Amino acid sequence: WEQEEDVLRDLRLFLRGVTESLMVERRFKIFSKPVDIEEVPDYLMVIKKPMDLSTLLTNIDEHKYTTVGEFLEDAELIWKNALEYNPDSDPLDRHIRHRACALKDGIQTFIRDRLDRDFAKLCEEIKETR
Ligand SMILES: O=C(C1CCC1)N1C[C@@H]2C[C@H]3C[C@@H](O)[C@@H](O)[C@]2(C1)O3
Repeated sequence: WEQEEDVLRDLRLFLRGVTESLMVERRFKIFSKPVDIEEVPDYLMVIKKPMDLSTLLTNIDEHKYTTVGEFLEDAELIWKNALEYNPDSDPLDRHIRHRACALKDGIQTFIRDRLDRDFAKLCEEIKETR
């Protein structure tokens, strides 16, 4: 029914809000575009499912997410991939891992502070009927 489409439109607005609030932060610039496979030829041998903030936005606009949980599964790939591909003790890897952890914290804080639990539940219920 139309009200369901209104709820899912609000979900997309919320998810765009999370994603854009992260994209504007300079420290998260390294997460804003896909890793360049020309620059990193072995990346896809290590990382099964690449993800980045611009791809999250595209997915939102393509109505890929019906719940916050589905969005988080992809969002978490961004920082988990960064931790997995950059595990070494050299300063660059440590810098990337520090920012990956800051990204994880930023996503969790935004959602904890701004997501209404009842709204989230409503999205879950719509997902079950589809
Ligand atoms: O994992 C990443 C991104 C950082 C968060 C996502 N990359 C893999 C490469 C290793 C490191 C140095 C450069 O070679 C640069 O290409 C990358 C990009 O950073």
